Amino acid sequence: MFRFAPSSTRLYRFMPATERISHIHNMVSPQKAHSTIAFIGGGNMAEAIIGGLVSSGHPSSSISFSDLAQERRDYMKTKYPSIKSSADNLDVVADAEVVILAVKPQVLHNVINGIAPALQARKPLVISIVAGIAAASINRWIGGGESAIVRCMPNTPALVGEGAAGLYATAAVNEAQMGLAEKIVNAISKQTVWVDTESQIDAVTAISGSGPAYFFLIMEAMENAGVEAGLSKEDAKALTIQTCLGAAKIAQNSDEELATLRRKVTSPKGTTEAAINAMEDGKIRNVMASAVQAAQQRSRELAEIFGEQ
Ligand SMILES: NC(=O)C1=CN([C@@H]2O[C@H](COP(=O)(O)OP(=O)(O)OC[C@H]3O[C@@H](n4cnc5c(N)ncnc54)[C@H](OP(=O)(O)O)[C@@H]3O)[C@@H](O)[C@H]2O)C=CC1
Ligand SMILES: O=C(O)[C@@H]1CCC=N1
Repeated sequence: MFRFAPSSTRLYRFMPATERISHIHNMVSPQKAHSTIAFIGGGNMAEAIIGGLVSSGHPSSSISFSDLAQERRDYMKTKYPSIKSSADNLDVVADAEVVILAVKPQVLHNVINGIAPALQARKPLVISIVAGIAAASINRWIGGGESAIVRCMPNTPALVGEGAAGLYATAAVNEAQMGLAEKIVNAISKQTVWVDTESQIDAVTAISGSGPAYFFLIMEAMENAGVEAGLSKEDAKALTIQTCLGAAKIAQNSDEELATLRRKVTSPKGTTEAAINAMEDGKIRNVMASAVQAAQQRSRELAEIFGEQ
């Protein structure tokens, strides 16, 4: 049932970014500048996406979210007073053109059961940011034919406008909906990639979805090593963070391979070479490969455990 996106949407995928922006502008809601967007689950990621949308000029009066926790609704209301919020998922789906599923994988089936009749009746674009769960499961739980579903894997740097995200569209998603999904995700993401096969979303999850945690772990280890080498914790942390940021900026602004950039820091028989040799001896590449494979595998397991009910 789920194929690659139709050829027109595939063409769209391969357009250069500048062309796509004007294409999106021309095809998204020609009479209406902003779509009504409902979030199911008002947690960390929903907050990041809402923040990005509001900063990019999307009126908060066109955004709504549901969350069972009163505390969470109160917090979001304080931050975005014009946003509609409810404890009832059906309330926010009622007038939505886009429904963003932003709950944990474990509760997604129940959540969709509760809103399925409304989704069938209104046929909004459904964007799921939930890790693992396949579009086919979401479609089956909604029922009533083929729903337009985009799977999106964002990451927490979205909170500071530095997100990276992967997107996959099912065959029922039309070109305008693809443009709309991309426009929403671009509000929080500086790198948005469309993937052709849904299984690639597991790989995106393992690289950029979970990736921020890998860098936090590396930074944590570097900070601790800096303290052992004689620096204060404060200095070690500050130097580590700025080094990470600086390296990322060089990589972003350069056309060179990452290996070339590494070599440029590594003077023959110098300090970096000694450090890199120690890392290679510690099989750092194998460690990273195992980490990414484990995340990818867990994403597939989440689909099996929580997607087959
Ligand atoms: N965190 C990350 O780095 C990323 C997460 N994701 C995915 O995004 C999704 C959300 O993650 P995240 O924002 O971190 O999680 P959170 O737990 O912060 O947010 C989920 C929210 O949904 C609420 N909720 C639970 N049950 C319901 C329900 N039945 N109806 C409405 N709301 C409900 C939760 O309330 P309560 O806490 O009270 O249960 C919580 O506030 C997950 O599926 C995750 O896989 C994707 C990319 C990155
Ligand atoms: O750890 C998780 O399952 C989610 C998905 C990617 C980042 N956090």
